[in-house]
Amino acid sequence: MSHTEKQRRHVHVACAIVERDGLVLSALRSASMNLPLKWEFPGGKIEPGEGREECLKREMVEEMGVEVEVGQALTPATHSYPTFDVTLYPYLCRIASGEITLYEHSEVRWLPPAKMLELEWADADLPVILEYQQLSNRG
Ligand SMILES: Nc1nc2c([nH]c(=O)n2[C@@H]2O[C@H](COP(=O)(O)OP(=O)(O)OP(=O)(O)O)[C@@H](O)[C@H]2O)c(=O)[nH]1
Repeated sequence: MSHTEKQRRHVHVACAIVERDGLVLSALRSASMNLPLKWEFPGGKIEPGEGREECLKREMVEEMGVEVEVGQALTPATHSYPTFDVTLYPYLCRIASGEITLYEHSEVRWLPPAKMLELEWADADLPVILEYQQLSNRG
């Protein structure tokens, strides 16, 4: 296969907008991850045969050691990075049990929705944040 015919990678990622007392969980990718030092919603790639909500529950246990209840889905968002494409499937979530322990991220912050854009987010997340801010404004 020539360089121009090479297939671009398209990853499908379930991500969690975890809410608590009007604040939302923002996670900083560690220096060793792909897209290092960008803020994101916790979550990860959907495995073959796996449902989106199932993926989210698995990733929240693996990345942060918490069980989540998965709620409303927001609009999926597709973005092209220089080397791959991603589609994010965002869901509102609540922590059902466990204390957050960071197994992959370097930091988390609980932020009011209106302050989220003060951080530097992964580019694919911007439409998700804007939709979430509108939703949280409506109360
Ligand atoms: N979890 C998560 N991933 C996101 C978000 N925004 C975004 O662009 N991504 C991208 O979606 C992909 C998620 O993959 P991942 O976290 O399972 O795995 P990774 O690429 O860090 O590592 P890996 O390929 O070694 O498993 C990453 O390339 C990440 O940069 C987001 O808000 N949450």
